[in-house]
Amino acid sequence: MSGALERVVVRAPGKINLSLHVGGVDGRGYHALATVFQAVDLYETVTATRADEMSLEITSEVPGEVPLDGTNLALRAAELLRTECGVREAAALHVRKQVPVAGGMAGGSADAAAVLVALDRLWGLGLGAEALRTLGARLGADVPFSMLGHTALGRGNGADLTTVLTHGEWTWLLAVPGGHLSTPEVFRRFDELVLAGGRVPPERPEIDERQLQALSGGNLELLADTLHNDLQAAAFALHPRLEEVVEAAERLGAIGAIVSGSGPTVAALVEDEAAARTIAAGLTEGGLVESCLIARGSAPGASVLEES
Ligand SMILES: C[C@@](CO)(OP(=O)(O)O)[C@H](O)COP(=O)(O)OP(=O)(O)OC[C@H]1O[C@@H](n2ccc(N)nc2=O)[C@H](O)[C@@H]1O
Ligand SMILES: Nc1ncnc2c1ncn2[C@@H]1O[C@H](COP(=O)(O)OP(=O)(O)O)[C@@H](O)[C@H]1O
Repeated sequence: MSGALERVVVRAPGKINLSLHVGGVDGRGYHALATVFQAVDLYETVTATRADEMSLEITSEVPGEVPLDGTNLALRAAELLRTECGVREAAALHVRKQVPVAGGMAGGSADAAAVLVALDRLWGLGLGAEALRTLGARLGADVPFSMLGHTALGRGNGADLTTVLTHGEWTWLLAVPGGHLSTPEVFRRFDELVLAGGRVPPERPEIDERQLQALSGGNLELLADTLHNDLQAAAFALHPRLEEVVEAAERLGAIGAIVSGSGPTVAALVEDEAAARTIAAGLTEGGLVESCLIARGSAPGASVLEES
């Protein structure tokens, strides 16, 4: 078989932050981070089909409004690739969403990651993983991680990645409390809280080495003990029910619970799926959350599922 591809299907995972340590701000307004990302098996699936002009269609399994215009990260990723590589061709993009929207789980970033990988194949650009991650970093600090997947340490603004060794699989109950949080707004509130507390954020934040030990040794209790998010207090301040959701998840049996990234999704570490279902039932009956999802980590990064 030869000739150009007509259709490429790629999926890319959402993520949670097992720890997120936030430092000072650089000249571009980005905070220095030391974060441990874990990709989970909730995927954004992009189908890119050759077409005369660019278009976007979204089918969502999760609630939440996503823009369909040129601000959508899927279309921005396509435009970036066309501009950078001088591509004249176009594609019809279809995105199937499983990652909660504006929930601190990088669903939009996963869309961008999947589009870059899909169009690189469809248009025969052959850019390779590293060049695609560099391009992805221009669309958002979380995009390179969605390409890499698994579990990784993120430094700089989150885009400088090193894969972390893990042993076994982790089960997460993801509680979606409803309401969205804007990432820049949460970082702004973090700055205000730091200022009000008279603290000076570290120039180069550090992760807790015990978390790496927990991951490489498959130690559930130690991982729960090292879950940490410097943005959590800011997210609590901006979302009325969020603190209650974290407390309730722990009370209902989670080994540990934390706001993922800038929130408001709460990631609760559980023993197994039965425990996850019990906690989900308790949170839902209590009217604390809009929905709950069960996910496993780590999951692979952006990968081609089909091409023809
Ligand atoms: C907080 C984190 C943790 O993984 O994830 P989310 O909660 O968004 O999923 C990320 O740092 C978000 O990454 P991402 O959502 O890609 O951010 P971007 O689009 O690049 O940046 C949006 C805005 O967030 C702020 N920002 C982002 C990253 C960073 N290291 N410092 C920042 O201050 C900046 O105000 C920036 O303009
Ligand atoms: N393809 C996309 N999917 C989701 N959100 C998108 C997308 N493109 C742009 N956005 C905008 O980005 C914001 C953040 O979305 P998302 O990536 O889902 O969450 P987060 O940054 O909290 O991880 C949303 O409020 C939405 O308006």
